[in-house]
Amino acid sequence: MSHKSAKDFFAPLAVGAPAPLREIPARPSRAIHFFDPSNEKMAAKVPGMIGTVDVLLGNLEDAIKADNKVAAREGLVKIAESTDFGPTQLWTRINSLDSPWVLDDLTTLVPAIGDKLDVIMVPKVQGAEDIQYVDRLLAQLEAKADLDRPILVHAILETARGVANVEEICGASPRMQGLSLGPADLAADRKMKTTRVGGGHPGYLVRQDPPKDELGVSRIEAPRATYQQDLWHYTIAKMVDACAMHGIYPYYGPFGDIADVVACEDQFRNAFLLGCVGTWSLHPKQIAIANKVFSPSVEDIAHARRVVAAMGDGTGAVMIDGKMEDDASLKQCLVLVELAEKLAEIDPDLKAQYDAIEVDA
Ligand SMILES: CC(C)(COP(=O)(O)OP(=O)(O)OC[C@H]1O[C@@H](n2cnc3c(N)ncnc32)[C@H](O)[C@@H]1OP(=O)(O)O)[C@@H](O)C(=O)NCCC(=O)NCCSC(=O)C[C@](C)(O)C(=O)O
Ligand SMILES: [Mg+2]
Repeated sequence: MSHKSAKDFFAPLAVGAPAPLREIPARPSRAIHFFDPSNEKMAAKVPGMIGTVDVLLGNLEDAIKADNKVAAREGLVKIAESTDFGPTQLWTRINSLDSPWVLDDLTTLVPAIGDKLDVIMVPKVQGAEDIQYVDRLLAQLEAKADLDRPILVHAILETARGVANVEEICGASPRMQGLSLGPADLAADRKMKTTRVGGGHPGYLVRQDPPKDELGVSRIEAPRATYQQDLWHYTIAKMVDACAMHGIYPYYGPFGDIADVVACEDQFRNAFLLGCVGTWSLHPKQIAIANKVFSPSVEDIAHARRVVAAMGDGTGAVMIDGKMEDDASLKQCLVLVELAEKLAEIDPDLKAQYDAIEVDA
Protein backbone atom coordinates (compact mmCIF):
# COMPACT_ATOMS: atom_id res chain seq x y z
CA MET A 1 0.00 0.00 0.00
CA SER A 2 1.42 3.38 -0.96
CA HIS A 3 1.50 6.14 1.62
CA LYS A 4 0.24 9.30 -0.02
CA SER A 5 0.01 12.33 2.21
CA ALA A 6 -3.49 13.70 2.75
CA LYS A 7 -2.69 16.82 0.72
CA ASP A 8 -1.44 14.76 -2.24
CA PHE A 9 -4.50 12.56 -2.24
CA PHE A 10 -6.64 15.30 -3.78
CA ALA A 11 -3.96 16.74 -6.08
CA PRO A 12 -4.39 16.10 -9.83
CA LEU A 13 -2.06 13.31 -11.03
CA ALA A 14 -1.06 15.15 -14.20
CA VAL A 15 -0.35 18.80 -14.95
CA GLY A 16 -3.55 20.30 -16.35
CA ALA A 17 -5.83 17.46 -15.23
CA PRO A 18 -9.07 18.45 -13.48
CA ALA A 19 -9.02 18.48 -9.68
CA PRO A 20 -10.33 15.30 -8.05
CA LEU A 21 -13.76 15.50 -6.41
CA ARG A 22 -13.85 15.63 -2.61
CA GLU A 23 -17.22 13.94 -2.46
CA ILE A 24 -18.78 11.47 -4.88
CA PRO A 25 -22.21 12.77 -5.89
CA ALA A 26 -25.15 10.52 -4.96
CA ARG A 27 -26.66 10.38 -8.46
CA PRO A 28 -29.53 7.94 -8.89
CA SER A 29 -28.21 4.72 -10.40
CA ARG A 30 -30.79 2.06 -9.65
CA ALA A 31 -30.08 0.20 -12.88
CA ILE A 32 -26.81 0.16 -14.79
CA HIS A 33 -28.07 -1.10 -18.12
CA PHE A 34 -25.53 -3.03 -20.20
CA PHE A 35 -25.52 -2.92 -23.98
CA ASP A 36 -23.13 -4.19 -26.63
CA PRO A 37 -22.19 -1.19 -28.81
CA SER A 38 -21.10 -3.55 -31.62
CA ASN A 39 -24.60 -5.06 -31.80
CA GLU A 40 -26.50 -2.75 -34.12
CA LYS A 41 -29.92 -3.93 -33.01
CA MET A 42 -29.08 -3.34 -29.35
CA ALA A 43 -27.32 -0.05 -29.98
CA ALA A 44 -30.30 1.24 -31.95
CA LYS A 45 -32.43 0.82 -28.83
CA VAL A 46 -30.14 2.99 -26.65
CA PRO A 47 -31.41 6.50 -27.57
CA GLY A 48 -34.97 5.38 -26.84
CA MET A 49 -33.97 4.20 -23.37
CA ILE A 50 -32.72 7.62 -22.23
CA GLY A 51 -34.80 8.88 -19.32
CA THR A 52 -36.17 5.39 -18.58
CA VAL A 53 -32.97 4.12 -16.97
CA ASP A 54 -30.51 5.87 -14.66
CA VAL A 55 -27.30 4.57 -16.29
CA LEU A 56 -26.53 3.27 -19.78
CA LEU A 57 -23.28 1.32 -19.97
CA GLY A 58 -21.49 0.52 -23.21
CA ASN A 59 -19.83 -2.81 -22.48
CA LEU A 60 -16.46 -3.52 -24.09
CA GLU A 61 -15.33 -6.48 -21.92
CA ASP A 62 -16.75 -9.97 -21.41
CA ALA A 63 -19.87 -10.79 -23.49
CA ILE A 64 -18.24 -8.96 -26.45
CA LYS A 65 -16.61 -11.36 -28.89
CA ALA A 66 -12.87 -10.88 -29.45
CA ASP A 67 -13.56 -10.15 -33.12
CA ASN A 68 -15.96 -7.37 -32.14
CA LYS A 69 -13.77 -5.54 -29.59
CA VAL A 70 -12.78 -2.76 -31.97
CA ALA A 71 -16.30 -2.45 -33.37
CA ALA A 72 -17.69 -2.15 -29.82
CA ARG A 73 -15.22 0.60 -28.94
CA GLU A 74 -15.93 2.49 -32.16
CA GLY A 75 -19.65 1.89 -31.78
CA LEU A 76 -19.60 3.44 -28.31
CA VAL A 77 -17.77 6.51 -29.61
CA LYS A 78 -20.35 6.92 -32.37
CA ILE A 79 -23.32 6.54 -30.02
CA ALA A 80 -21.87 8.94 -27.45
CA GLU A 81 -21.01 11.57 -30.07
CA SER A 82 -24.43 11.48 -31.67
CA THR A 83 -26.62 11.20 -28.57
CA ASP A 84 -27.78 13.70 -25.95
CA PHE A 85 -28.07 11.59 -22.80
CA GLY A 86 -30.09 14.18 -20.84
CA PRO A 87 -30.57 12.96 -17.26
CA THR A 88 -29.15 9.48 -17.97
CA GLN A 89 -25.54 8.80 -17.09
CA LEU A 90 -23.18 7.21 -19.63
CA TRP A 91 -20.74 4.62 -18.31
CA THR A 92 -18.48 2.11 -20.00
CA ARG A 93 -16.87 -1.15 -18.92
CA ILE A 94 -13.36 -1.31 -20.34
CA ASN A 95 -11.47 -4.53 -20.97
CA SER A 96 -9.40 -6.00 -18.16
CA LEU A 97 -6.03 -4.44 -17.41
CA ASP A 98 -4.10 -7.52 -18.62
CA SER A 99 -5.96 -7.69 -21.94
CA PRO A 100 -4.61 -6.60 -25.36
CA TRP A 101 -7.48 -4.07 -25.74
CA VAL A 102 -7.57 -1.93 -22.61
CA LEU A 103 -4.87 0.60 -23.52
CA ASP A 104 -6.63 1.41 -26.80
CA ASP A 105 -9.97 1.50 -24.98
CA LEU A 106 -8.74 4.28 -22.71
CA THR A 107 -6.64 6.20 -25.22
CA THR A 108 -9.54 6.17 -27.70
CA LEU A 109 -12.48 6.84 -25.39
CA VAL A 110 -11.12 9.66 -23.22
CA PRO A 111 -10.12 12.03 -26.06
CA ALA A 112 -13.19 11.20 -28.15
CA ILE A 113 -16.00 11.10 -25.58
CA GLY A 114 -14.38 11.82 -22.19
CA ASP A 115 -16.68 14.85 -21.77
CA LYS A 116 -19.70 12.52 -21.96
CA LEU A 117 -18.41 9.60 -19.90
CA ASP A 118 -19.41 9.78 -16.25
CA VAL A 119 -17.86 6.56 -14.96
CA ILE A 120 -15.42 3.94 -16.23
CA MET A 121 -15.99 0.47 -14.83
CA VAL A 122 -12.79 -1.54 -14.42
CA PRO A 123 -13.21 -5.33 -14.31
CA LYS A 124 -11.25 -7.92 -12.32
CA VAL A 125 -9.64 -5.37 -9.99
CA GLN A 126 -7.17 -7.13 -7.69
CA GLY A 127 -5.88 -4.36 -5.48
CA ALA A 128 -5.09 -0.67 -5.09
CA GLU A 129 -2.33 -0.94 -7.71
CA ASP A 130 -4.91 -1.54 -10.46
CA ILE A 131 -6.86 1.58 -9.50
CA GLN A 132 -3.66 3.64 -9.23
CA TYR A 133 -2.62 2.61 -12.74
CA VAL A 134 -5.97 3.71 -14.19
CA ASP A 135 -5.98 6.84 -12.01
CA ARG A 136 -2.69 8.20 -13.39
CA LEU A 137 -3.44 7.24 -16.98
CA LEU A 138 -6.85 8.92 -16.81
CA ALA A 139 -5.29 12.10 -15.40
CA GLN A 140 -2.79 12.21 -18.30
CA LEU A 141 -5.53 11.63 -20.86
CA GLU A 142 -7.88 14.14 -19.23
CA ALA A 143 -5.15 16.80 -19.26
CA LYS A 144 -4.44 16.12 -22.94
CA ALA A 145 -8.15 16.23 -23.79
CA ASP A 146 -8.60 19.42 -21.72
CA LEU A 147 -11.47 17.93 -19.74
CA ASP A 148 -12.91 20.08 -16.98
CA ARG A 149 -14.17 17.34 -14.66
CA PRO A 150 -12.63 14.03 -13.63
CA ILE A 151 -14.01 10.74 -14.95
CA LEU A 152 -14.93 8.51 -12.02
CA VAL A 153 -13.89 4.87 -11.61
CA HIS A 154 -16.01 1.89 -10.58
CA ALA A 155 -14.38 -1.45 -9.74
CA ILE A 156 -15.87 -4.91 -10.15
CA LEU A 157 -15.22 -7.27 -7.26
CA GLU A 158 -14.68 -10.53 -9.08
CA THR A 159 -11.51 -12.12 -7.79
CA ALA A 160 -10.64 -13.58 -4.39
CA ARG A 161 -7.76 -11.11 -4.11
CA GLY A 162 -10.08 -8.24 -4.95
CA VAL A 163 -12.44 -9.27 -2.16
CA ALA A 164 -9.54 -9.60 0.29
CA ASN A 165 -8.34 -6.11 -0.73
CA VAL A 166 -11.74 -4.48 -0.96
CA GLU A 167 -11.03 -1.70 1.53
CA GLU A 168 -7.78 -0.60 -0.10
CA ILE A 169 -9.51 -0.67 -3.51
CA CYS A 170 -12.23 1.69 -2.26
CA GLY A 171 -9.65 4.06 -0.79
CA ALA A 172 -7.13 3.92 -3.64
CA SER A 173 -8.21 7.11 -5.41
CA PRO A 174 -10.62 10.02 -5.02
CA ARG A 175 -12.01 8.87 -8.38
CA MET A 176 -13.53 5.77 -6.80
CA GLN A 177 -17.28 5.99 -7.34
CA GLY A 178 -18.33 2.49 -6.27
CA LEU A 179 -18.11 -1.26 -6.53
CA SER A 180 -20.20 -4.01 -8.10
CA LEU A 181 -20.24 -7.70 -7.35
CA GLY A 182 -19.07 -9.86 -10.26
CA PRO A 183 -20.48 -13.20 -9.16
CA ALA A 184 -19.56 -15.23 -12.25
CA ASP A 185 -15.84 -14.48 -12.38
CA LEU A 186 -15.67 -14.45 -8.59
CA ALA A 187 -17.19 -17.94 -8.41
CA ALA A 188 -14.65 -19.22 -10.93
CA ASP A 189 -11.71 -17.51 -9.23
CA ARG A 190 -12.72 -18.86 -5.81
CA LYS A 191 -13.35 -22.31 -7.29
CA MET A 192 -16.95 -22.27 -6.11
CA LYS A 193 -18.85 -25.20 -7.64
CA THR A 194 -21.63 -23.20 -9.29
CA THR A 195 -22.30 -22.69 -13.00
CA ARG A 196 -24.52 -19.57 -12.89
CA VAL A 197 -24.27 -15.79 -13.29
CA GLY A 198 -25.41 -14.58 -9.86
CA GLY A 199 -28.42 -15.68 -7.87
CA GLY A 200 -28.93 -18.60 -5.51
CA HIS A 201 -28.34 -22.35 -5.75
CA PRO A 202 -30.72 -25.09 -4.59
CA GLY A 203 -27.84 -27.03 -3.03
CA TYR A 204 -26.81 -24.17 -0.73
CA LEU A 205 -29.28 -24.65 2.09
CA VAL A 206 -29.95 -25.41 5.72
CA ARG A 207 -32.41 -28.08 6.80
CA GLN A 208 -34.86 -28.05 9.66
CA ASP A 209 -33.89 -30.27 12.62
CA PRO A 210 -35.34 -33.80 12.46
CA PRO A 211 -38.42 -34.57 14.56
CA LYS A 212 -37.90 -37.12 17.37
CA ASP A 213 -39.85 -40.33 17.86
CA GLU A 214 -41.47 -41.30 21.20
CA LEU A 215 -38.10 -42.65 22.45
CA GLY A 216 -36.36 -39.37 21.66
CA VAL A 217 -34.51 -40.76 18.63
CA SER A 218 -34.09 -38.37 15.70
CA ARG A 219 -36.07 -39.40 12.62
CA ILE A 220 -33.63 -38.11 10.03
CA GLU A 221 -35.61 -39.67 7.17
CA ALA A 222 -38.77 -37.68 8.06
CA PRO A 223 -39.77 -34.90 5.65
CA ARG A 224 -38.13 -31.66 6.71
CA ALA A 225 -38.22 -28.13 5.39
CA THR A 226 -35.09 -26.75 3.75
CA TYR A 227 -34.24 -23.09 3.37
CA GLN A 228 -32.11 -21.91 0.47
CA GLN A 229 -29.36 -19.54 1.61
CA ASP A 230 -27.78 -16.59 -0.17
CA LEU A 231 -24.37 -17.49 -1.62
CA TRP A 232 -23.50 -13.81 -1.94
CA HIS A 233 -24.36 -12.50 1.50
CA TYR A 234 -20.81 -12.42 2.81
CA THR A 235 -19.33 -10.65 -0.20
CA ILE A 236 -22.11 -8.10 -0.52
CA ALA A 237 -22.02 -7.26 3.17
CA LYS A 238 -18.23 -6.86 3.03
CA MET A 239 -18.54 -4.67 -0.07
CA VAL A 240 -21.24 -2.49 1.52
CA ASP A 241 -19.12 -1.83 4.63
CA ALA A 242 -16.03 -0.99 2.57
CA CYS A 243 -18.00 1.39 0.35
CA ALA A 244 -19.83 3.09 3.24
CA MET A 245 -16.54 3.58 5.08
CA HIS A 246 -15.10 5.37 2.02
CA GLY A 247 -18.21 7.35 1.03
CA ILE A 248 -18.70 5.49 -2.26
CA TYR A 249 -21.55 3.35 -3.60
CA PRO A 250 -22.13 -0.43 -3.65
CA TYR A 251 -24.12 -2.23 -6.37
CA TYR A 252 -25.32 -5.80 -6.71
CA GLY A 253 -24.35 -6.87 -10.25
CA PRO A 254 -25.69 -9.22 -12.94
CA PHE A 255 -28.54 -11.72 -12.59
CA GLY A 256 -28.09 -14.08 -15.51
CA ASP A 257 -31.42 -15.93 -15.42
CA ILE A 258 -33.22 -13.33 -17.51
CA ALA A 259 -36.46 -15.37 -17.62
CA ASP A 260 -36.72 -15.70 -13.81
CA VAL A 261 -37.93 -12.20 -13.02
CA VAL A 262 -39.19 -13.32 -9.60
CA ALA A 263 -35.86 -14.59 -8.24
CA CYS A 264 -34.14 -11.61 -9.86
CA GLU A 265 -36.34 -9.25 -7.88
CA ASP A 266 -35.59 -11.16 -4.65
CA GLN A 267 -31.83 -11.05 -5.22
CA PHE A 268 -31.95 -7.34 -6.01
CA ARG A 269 -34.06 -6.66 -2.90
CA ASN A 270 -31.61 -8.47 -0.62
CA ALA A 271 -28.89 -6.17 -1.96
CA PHE A 272 -31.11 -3.08 -1.53
CA LEU A 273 -31.90 -3.99 2.08
CA LEU A 274 -28.21 -4.59 2.83
CA GLY A 275 -27.25 -1.13 1.58
CA CYS A 276 -26.67 -1.32 -2.18
CA VAL A 277 -27.86 1.68 -4.23
CA GLY A 278 -28.44 -0.20 -7.48
CA THR A 279 -27.76 -3.19 -9.65
CA TRP A 280 -27.11 -4.19 -13.25
CA SER A 281 -29.63 -4.80 -15.96
CA LEU A 282 -28.60 -7.14 -18.78
CA HIS A 283 -31.91 -7.18 -20.62
CA PRO A 284 -34.49 -4.39 -21.04
CA LYS A 285 -36.94 -6.24 -18.82
CA GLN A 286 -34.60 -6.08 -15.83
CA ILE A 287 -34.69 -2.25 -15.80
CA ALA A 288 -38.22 -2.10 -14.39
CA ILE A 289 -37.31 -4.66 -11.71
CA ALA A 290 -34.30 -2.63 -10.62
CA ASN A 291 -36.18 0.68 -10.65
CA LYS A 292 -38.91 -0.82 -8.50
CA VAL A 293 -36.63 -2.53 -5.99
CA PHE A 294 -34.11 0.29 -5.55
CA SER A 295 -36.79 2.96 -5.02
CA PRO A 296 -38.11 3.02 -1.45
CA SER A 297 -41.70 1.77 -1.28
CA VAL A 298 -44.57 4.16 -0.59
CA GLU A 299 -45.25 2.23 2.66
CA ASP A 300 -41.66 2.71 3.83
CA ILE A 301 -41.72 6.43 3.02
CA ALA A 302 -45.09 6.87 4.74
CA HIS A 303 -43.69 5.23 7.88
CA ALA A 304 -40.39 7.09 7.66
CA ARG A 305 -42.16 10.45 7.42
CA ARG A 306 -44.30 9.60 10.46
CA VAL A 307 -41.15 8.86 12.46
CA VAL A 308 -39.49 12.07 11.26
CA ALA A 309 -42.57 14.10 12.22
CA ALA A 310 -42.94 12.40 15.61
CA MET A 311 -39.27 12.71 16.56
CA GLY A 312 -39.24 16.52 16.50
CA ASP A 313 -35.67 17.64 17.23
CA GLY A 314 -34.46 14.04 16.81
CA THR A 315 -33.67 13.32 20.45
CA GLY A 316 -35.47 11.11 22.93
CA ALA A 317 -37.73 8.13 22.26
CA VAL A 318 -41.36 7.84 21.11
CA MET A 319 -43.82 4.99 20.60
CA ILE A 320 -45.39 4.50 17.15
CA ASP A 321 -47.75 1.54 16.63
CA GLY A 322 -46.32 -0.19 19.69
CA LYS A 323 -42.72 0.19 18.58
CA MET A 324 -39.97 2.29 20.12
CA GLU A 325 -38.40 4.87 17.80
CA ASP A 326 -35.30 6.85 18.73
CA ASP A 327 -32.49 8.75 17.05
CA ALA A 328 -31.06 5.60 15.45
CA SER A 329 -34.35 4.55 13.84
CA LEU A 330 -34.84 8.19 12.82
CA LYS A 331 -31.48 8.09 11.02
CA GLN A 332 -32.58 4.96 9.14
CA CYS A 333 -35.80 6.71 8.18
CA LEU A 334 -33.84 9.71 6.94
CA VAL A 335 -31.77 7.44 4.65
CA LEU A 336 -35.02 6.40 2.97
CA VAL A 337 -36.57 9.88 2.91
CA GLU A 338 -33.45 11.46 1.41
CA LEU A 339 -33.20 8.72 -1.23
CA ALA A 340 -36.87 9.23 -2.09
CA GLU A 341 -36.30 12.97 -2.50
CA LYS A 342 -33.34 12.38 -4.86
CA LEU A 343 -35.31 9.88 -6.93
CA ALA A 344 -38.41 12.09 -7.05
CA GLU A 345 -36.29 14.79 -8.73
CA ILE A 346 -35.76 12.55 -11.76
CA ASP A 347 -38.77 10.20 -11.70
CA PRO A 348 -42.16 11.95 -12.06
CA ASP A 349 -44.15 8.74 -11.40
CA LEU A 350 -42.37 8.16 -8.12
CA LYS A 351 -42.72 11.84 -7.19
CA ALA A 352 -46.49 11.59 -7.67
CA GLN A 353 -46.65 8.47 -5.48
CA TYR A 354 -44.55 10.01 -2.71
CA ASP A 355 -46.44 13.34 -2.91
CA ALA A 356 -49.75 11.52 -2.43
CA ILE A 357 -48.68 10.19 0.98
CA GLU A 358 -50.54 11.82 3.86
CA VAL A 359 -48.67 11.96 7.14
CA ASP A 360 -50.59 11.98 10.38
CA ALA A 361 -47.98 12.04 13.10
C1 LIG B 1 -28.82 -11.90 -22.61
C2 LIG B 1 -28.92 -11.53 -24.07
C3 LIG B 1 -27.86 -12.29 -24.88
C4 LIG B 1 -30.30 -11.91 -24.57
O1 LIG B 1 -30.44 -11.41 -25.89
P1 LIG B 1 -31.62 -11.87 -26.83
O2 LIG B 1 -31.51 -11.15 -28.11
O3 LIG B 1 -31.66 -13.37 -26.86
O4 LIG B 1 -32.89 -11.37 -25.99
P2 LIG B 1 -34.35 -11.06 -26.53
O5 LIG B 1 -35.26 -11.17 -25.37
O6 LIG B 1 -34.66 -11.89 -27.73
O7 LIG B 1 -34.26 -9.54 -26.97
C5 LIG B 1 -35.40 -8.77 -27.22
C6 LIG B 1 -35.01 -7.46 -27.84
O8 LIG B 1 -34.29 -6.68 -26.90
C7 LIG B 1 -33.00 -6.36 -27.42
N1 LIG B 1 -32.05 -6.44 -26.32
C8 LIG B 1 -31.63 -7.54 -25.65
N2 LIG B 1 -30.78 -7.21 -24.71
C9 LIG B 1 -30.63 -5.86 -24.78
C10 LIG B 1 -29.84 -4.95 -24.05
N3 LIG B 1 -29.02 -5.35 -23.06
N4 LIG B 1 -29.94 -3.64 -24.34
C11 LIG B 1 -30.75 -3.21 -25.34
N5 LIG B 1 -31.50 -4.05 -26.09
C12 LIG B 1 -31.44 -5.36 -25.80
C13 LIG B 1 -32.71 -7.41 -28.48
O9 LIG B 1 -31.79 -6.91 -29.42
C14 LIG B 1 -34.09 -7.65 -29.06
O10 LIG B 1 -34.37 -6.62 -29.97
P3 LIG B 1 -35.51 -6.79 -31.12
O11 LIG B 1 -36.83 -6.88 -30.40
O12 LIG B 1 -35.36 -5.56 -31.94
O13 LIG B 1 -35.17 -8.06 -31.86
C15 LIG B 1 -28.76 -10.02 -24.28
O14 LIG B 1 -29.78 -9.39 -23.57
C16 LIG B 1 -27.42 -9.47 -23.86
O15 LIG B 1 -26.43 -9.69 -24.55
N6 LIG B 1 -27.35 -8.71 -22.74
C17 LIG B 1 -26.15 -8.13 -22.26
C18 LIG B 1 -25.24 -9.20 -21.71
C19 LIG B 1 -24.04 -8.58 -21.02
O16 LIG B 1 -23.73 -7.42 -21.12
N7 LIG B 1 -23.29 -9.42 -20.28
C20 LIG B 1 -22.14 -8.94 -19.58
C21 LIG B 1 -22.46 -8.47 -18.21
S1 LIG B 1 -22.56 -9.79 -17.00
C22 LIG B 1 -20.91 -10.13 -16.70
O17 LIG B 1 -20.06 -9.67 -17.39
C23 LIG B 1 -20.56 -11.01 -15.55
C24 LIG B 1 -19.54 -10.39 -14.59
C25 LIG B 1 -20.04 -9.27 -13.78
O18 LIG B 1 -18.39 -9.94 -15.28
C26 LIG B 1 -19.12 -11.50 -13.64
O19 LIG B 1 -19.96 -11.87 -12.79
O20 LIG B 1 -17.98 -11.97 -13.75
MG1 LIG C 1 -16.70 -10.86 -15.04
